[in-house]
This record gives sequence, C-alpha cells and structure tokens, in this order.
Amino acid sequence: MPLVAGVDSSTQSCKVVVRDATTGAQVRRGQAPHPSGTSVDPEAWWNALQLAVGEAGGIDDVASVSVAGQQHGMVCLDDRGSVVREALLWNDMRSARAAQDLVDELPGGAAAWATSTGSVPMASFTVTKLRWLAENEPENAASTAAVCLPHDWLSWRLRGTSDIGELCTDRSEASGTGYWSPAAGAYRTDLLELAFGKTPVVPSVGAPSTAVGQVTSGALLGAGAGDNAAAALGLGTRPGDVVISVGTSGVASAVSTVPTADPSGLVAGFADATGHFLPLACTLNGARVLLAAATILGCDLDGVADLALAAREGADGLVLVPYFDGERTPNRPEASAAIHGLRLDNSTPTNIARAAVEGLLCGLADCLDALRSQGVTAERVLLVGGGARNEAVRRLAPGILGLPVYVPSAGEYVADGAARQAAWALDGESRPPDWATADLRRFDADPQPEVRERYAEARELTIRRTRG
Ligand SMILES: Nc1ncnc2c1ncn2[C@@H]1O[C@H](COP(=O)(O)OP(=O)(O)O)[C@@H](O)[C@H]1O
Ligand SMILES: O=C(CO)[C@@H](O)[C@H](O)COP(=O)(O)O
Repeated sequence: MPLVAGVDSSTQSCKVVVRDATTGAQVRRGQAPHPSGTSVDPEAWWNALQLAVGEAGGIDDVASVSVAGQQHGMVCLDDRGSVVREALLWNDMRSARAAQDLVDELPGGAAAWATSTGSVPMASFTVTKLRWLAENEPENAASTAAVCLPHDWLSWRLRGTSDIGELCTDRSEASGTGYWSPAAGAYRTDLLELAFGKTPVVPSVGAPSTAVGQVTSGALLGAGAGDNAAAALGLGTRPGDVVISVGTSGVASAVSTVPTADPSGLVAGFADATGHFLPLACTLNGARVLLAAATILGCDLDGVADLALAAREGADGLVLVPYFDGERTPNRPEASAAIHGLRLDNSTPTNIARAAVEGLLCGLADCLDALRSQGVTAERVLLVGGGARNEAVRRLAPGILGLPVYVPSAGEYVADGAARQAAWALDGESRPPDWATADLRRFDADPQPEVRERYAEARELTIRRTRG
C-alpha cells in the first residue's frame, strides 16, 4: 500500500493530505495558516508547509508528492537561489497600470495577447508584476536571475536544491504567467522580454503524468499544478461540469479539450493538469465578501447564512456589489464595494446579509456566462472552497447560477488533486488513477433572473477605492 501526499499552498493556508496511492483513501491530513496580505515572504509558505506536514504525521513514508498552489504569484530569485523580495500574490493589484501598458504595447493589443498566451494580461498575472518590478524596483529587477510561482518554489525547496536551473513547473502554472502559450505548449520569451527587459531563468515545464525529480526523503516529485487545475483533477470532473470555487478568489472553471483565447480578457485560457485546457474566470472577491458582511452585521459566518435565509429573494431591493478588494472580472482594480437600493423600510440585517450572498453569487454567475461565451457547456456546478460550507451560499447558488449545484462532501479537493497527480507520477499510466469520487449533495432552486438583472444595474455604479 504505497502512500502519496498532496499539498495545497493556497492564499490563506497550507493543506496536506496523505492518501493510499491505489484506492485514494485518505490516511492523514494537516493544515497551517498563511500570513495575510498580498505581499508575502515565501519563507512563510515553507514554514506553513512544515507545520502542515507535521500535523499530517510527516511525509517520510510517502512514495510520491505533488504540490498545488495559488496561481500567478511572482517569486524572484537571485543567481544563488535566494529570494530577492517578498512575493507579490495573485490578488496584489499594484501592477494594474503595467497590465494596461503591456496590452497597449503589443501590436494587436488584447487580441494578440489572447492568441499568444490564451489570456489578456490582468494585474493578477506574473507578467504584469515583472513589469511593475522593472519600473519600480530596478535594483531588485537587476538581482532577479529566475522567476517562478509559489508552488514551483515550494517544490524546488522540497528537492533540497538551490540551483535555479532545477526549477520546474507544470502546464497549468506556466499558463498563468502571461508568457507561456497553452496552445503551443511553449514559453513566449519575447513577451517576457517585452515585460521585463530581459529573460530570467524560468522553470522547465513537466508533463502532468511524470515525476520531475525527487524530494529529500527520496520520494518522487510530481510536476504540481495551479490550485484550480488541481481541484478539477481532485474532483474528477466530467464534460458539462463547471467547478465554482469560493475561496479567497471566486472562480468558475471547466476542463476543455480545446484551448480558448478570449480577447475580452474575461476568460483566461489556462491549461489544466491532465494535458487539456482550463478556461477560467476569476473574481478577487470570494468568501471574504461573507466575512465583510459578518463584520458589518456583528455576527459570525453562520449568522450571515441564517440572516440571509430569513430574507426574501432579491433582499427587498438591496443589491451589494462585492468589489471589496477591487475586481478582476470585470477588470476594475480600482473599484470599491457598494450597497445600493437602501430605503428606510428595507435597511435590515437580513436584507444586508441576503444582498451579500446574492452579490457574491451574481459575480460568479457573470463568470459562468463568460465561460459559456467561450464555448463551455455547463450542465451542473460543483461548488467547492471554504465559502461552499456556508448554508446560504449552497441554497441560493442554484437559483442565481440557474443550474443544479452539487456540493462534495467536506474535503480538500486541491490537495486531493495534487495527491492524485503524485499517484499518477508513481504508476506512470497514461491516465490518472481511478480513485473513488466524492459523495455529492445536490441543491436545486427556481431560477431567479430578476436578482441578476437588478445586480447588473447596480454593477456599473461603483466608485473608485481610496485609502482611509
Ligand atoms: N461557513 C463558512 N461560511 C463562509 N465562509 C467560510 C465558511 N467557512 C470558511 N469560510 C471562508 O473560506 C475561506 C477559506 O477558504 P479556502 O478555500 O481554504 O481559501 P483559499 O484557498 O483562498 O486559502 C476563508 O475566507 C473563510 O472565512
Ligand atoms: O488567481 C487565481 C486564478 O486565476 C486564484 O484562483 C488563485 O489561484 C488563488 O486561489 P484561492 O487561494 O482563492 O483558492
């Protein structure tokens, strides 16, 4: 009974699962928190990984390991492999202007970027962070000999090397950089050079099914994946499935056998973790919308759910546009959140809670529509991420998304996907191992197009964010 380990180094925490490589049965798990903020010393992720591995009973007895992680973050290394500056995370918006500049500078603009890399640069993507670094921290840019993503760096640390030439990644992570083409399966070093003025070392891109090396204990190391690609692998999605993840980000994504290239930039044309593609639309405002509501209402997250479920659909006319962190889909990095439609007779805690849940879900419904515009067929939604634990999110999602919603039994689907990849690297078969899929609980509700219509009216009315 060989064991495998999967890691999810996500925005808010690090999760580790140890599973039986043959059956997929979970044997042990661990978790440790990450620091808050959008600029983080990667050493904090390493420390959290050690703590989570410790809580999971160690990984010295596993035969194979894979690491999945939050996408896009920029980790810069010097020629000796030391970290040059804090990593800028996917939700750090300081490179918004750089993103627009890059779109303007490439002949053909957004459409040319979409054709070249599957995606139009947004402040989230690594390529824009590199431009920001070149313009704002030229000394750090000069010291940068290699650039990689959070999971690439953790995998590299697990190998115990400091040689930047040994950095590895996978297709899904490479596709989130903005300088790799999913359709061609190759780096676009010309675009990296355009953004950064030079071409640092970038990780080699491992195939989904093969080991890229060994960790210090001798276990095989899989190529790893971006968290959303790993979730699709962990859930064992089938055609017609759209995964909606309510973590720090809100994400709608689906596995596709053909690459997408959306010139509007709403849908990113990423690669998946099986050799296919992963069209994806992502908001900056996921589960923390509910935390903001809880703070406003002076209750906990279950309290938000109870209040929201006690209100009528449409929250008596209240609409909450949830751009607390600015927004990425639509591309409004400078936007702030707002509550619209307040009257004396509808300004109640129940309506505010309801409007928060509906606003979160309407943003995700817009992401789902964007996926459909790129040819994705949506027959059912698999709802995952921390926010999927919220009873109001589960119950209101089918009405607003207009599809049946299935919530998998409690689990860590990103870490599970990484574990499944680790098992795949171990058995070397042409397809990932057949593991039992999660039990799914189905939620249905009548469609509520009027809630989305009112949200669409309010969505345009936000004002720019300012620092208090
Ligand atoms: N019952 C709940 N209701 C709403 N939000 C929840 C609930 N339980 C956890 N969360 C939220 O889920 C988020 C963590 O989810 P997770 O998917 O692990 O995020 P990430 O992958 O971005 O680190 C936190 O913001 C937390 O507040
Ligand atoms: O930027 C994206 C997808 O493009 C995010 O989905 C990040 O990958 C972070 O994910 P979570 O920590 O919210 O799971």
